[in-house]
Amino acid sequence: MLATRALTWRIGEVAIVDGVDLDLAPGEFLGVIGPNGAGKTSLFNLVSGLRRPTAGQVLLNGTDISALPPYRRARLGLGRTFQASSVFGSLSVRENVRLAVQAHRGGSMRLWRRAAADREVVAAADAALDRVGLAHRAEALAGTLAHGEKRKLEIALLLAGEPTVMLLDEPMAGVSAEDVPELVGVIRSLTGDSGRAVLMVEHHMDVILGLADRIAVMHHGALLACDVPETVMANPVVQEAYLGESL
Ligand SMILES: Nc1ncnc2c1ncn2[C@@H]1O[C@H](COP(=O)(O)OP(=O)(O)OP(=O)(O)O)[C@@H](O)[C@H]1O
Repeated sequence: MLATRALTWRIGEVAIVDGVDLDLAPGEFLGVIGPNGAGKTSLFNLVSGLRRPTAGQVLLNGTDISALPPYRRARLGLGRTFQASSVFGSLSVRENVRLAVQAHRGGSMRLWRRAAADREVVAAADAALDRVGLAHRAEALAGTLAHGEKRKLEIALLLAGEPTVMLLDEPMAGVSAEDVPELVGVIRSLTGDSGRAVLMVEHHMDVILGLADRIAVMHHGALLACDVPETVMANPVVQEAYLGESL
């Protein structure tokens, strides 16, 4: 579904991402971990299109998308969580998702089509909010949401684009411990149906272990291991890489 081939991003002589080969199967949940500065975010930026690789490729369903900007990749089904800054705080939660659905579907200028289309857009927005457990907050101003709710809204905005591959960049960031299990449940449900695949960078090991089918470990820009959680955790090379860091 999603693949990287010898994916590399150099700044001068330094390889920030160094020849990474990854494969993500339909319906698969792949977690990316690694010590601070390992290149996880940079890898994400290359996959989503925020950065262009200096060598290697990103493939989506066999098509080389390495040169496409993020919005073209999103249209092909590769969606990345919106950063909090893309949420309009003074609009309601529902309006935010409605705008994302509209942006994804494109508008029809025909008046007779518009009313029906508007109803469909609102229904799609409400369905996305329902999926992430935010339906009861649809009328609230997005700016008033708690951290955990904001993360859910970001996932709903992503769902509005109907992605087949979802990239989640540290979805637990800033979420209080008591809200983590519910958010984990929402994220787990993303791969449950429709063959949608998820690639997630997350610092919390317990979260990754509870969600991922396989775990990719990055170290100094390279892929150290990529396997099922038990095998990765038992790998002495991985344990060595994390020496001095909490696994
Ligand atoms: N634009 C840039 N210019 C120079 N160096 C960069 C740039 N972006 C990233 N780096 C460097 O590349 C390395 C990898 O950074 P990256 O943010 O991808 O790692 P990470 O694994 O996501 O780290 P963390 O877990 O701390 O978020 C770091 O040493 C960082 O300083």
